[in-house]
Amino acid sequence: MKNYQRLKGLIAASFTPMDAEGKVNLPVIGKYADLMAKSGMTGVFVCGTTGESLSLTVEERKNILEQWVKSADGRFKVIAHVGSDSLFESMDLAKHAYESGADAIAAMAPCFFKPATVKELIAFFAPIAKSAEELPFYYYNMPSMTGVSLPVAEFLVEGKKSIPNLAGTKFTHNNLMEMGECLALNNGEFEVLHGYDEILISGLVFGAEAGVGSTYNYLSDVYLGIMKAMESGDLETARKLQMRSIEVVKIIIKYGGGVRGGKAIMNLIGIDCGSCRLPIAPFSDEEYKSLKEDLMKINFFDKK
Ligand SMILES: CC(=O)N[C@H](C=O)[C@@H](O)[C@H](O)[C@H](O)CO
Ligand SMILES: CC(=O)C(=O)O
Repeated sequence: MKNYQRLKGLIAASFTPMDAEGKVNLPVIGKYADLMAKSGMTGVFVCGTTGESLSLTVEERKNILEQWVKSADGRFKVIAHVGSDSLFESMDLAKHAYESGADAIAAMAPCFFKPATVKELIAFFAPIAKSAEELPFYYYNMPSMTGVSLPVAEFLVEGKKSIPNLAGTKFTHNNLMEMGECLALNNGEFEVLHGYDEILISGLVFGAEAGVGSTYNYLSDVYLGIMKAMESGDLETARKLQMRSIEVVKIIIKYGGGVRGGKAIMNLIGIDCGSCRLPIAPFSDEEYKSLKEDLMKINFFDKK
């Protein structure tokens, strides 16, 4: 692996724009990327949970990644999520990510036939990471979606022995004890990318230096404020801003969570992302109206 820079700051988990027929709408990514650059994102995490990765075809995932690399145009990093239940598909995506100029790759655990041990998880990831051996590889830990709940610190230590480009983990879990343990390994050898936006301050307290989140897409000022306040030790401000993020997260939960509710918010702020792919149900007009009202009640649209 080449020398690489550790990830820092806020990385938006990108939504996948879709058109009225449910097809991927690549041209929207240009405008979307401009917004990400303007919002101070240091990167985007493409085709993860928020990007509906496992609902897409391999070809769609490749096209989306290529478009992001092109539209980012060096303004921020592009991290490719290459996880899949099919090992070969995942290896193909990893190789493609490297060839397309992505800055890093990440993969979630396979979730139909699940690895039962850390050893099995490592055996599955090793050929994937090797398919992009010049890029840092992150294990995307998210037990709530994958149903795979293996000890991450043990994975990092053991995994490093056969995955030389293992850089760390994207940690989407609220087991902060475990997160702290991962951060402390070998004096901070591994990067831990904080996952749950609504508890970002806690990850930062433990020493995380970067976060990957779906709500950063449309609430960047709040999270930039949290990062800044935490850097200067201003806990009161950080806490206040975190409560602001929680207000918004409560609303997206009401509308089906970060992917469904978040995509609808993108449409409301002028990035035309369309509907999610089935089985995630499309938004009705009434729902848009009610979402907008809920957001207006908390002054979401007022310029900060
Ligand atoms: C499952 C999921 O989408 N997790 C995201 C990233 O880790 C988060 O950004 C959440 O969407 C966010 O924290 C709201 O719960
Ligand atoms: C949020 C996140 O990390 C994802 O959508 O994959």
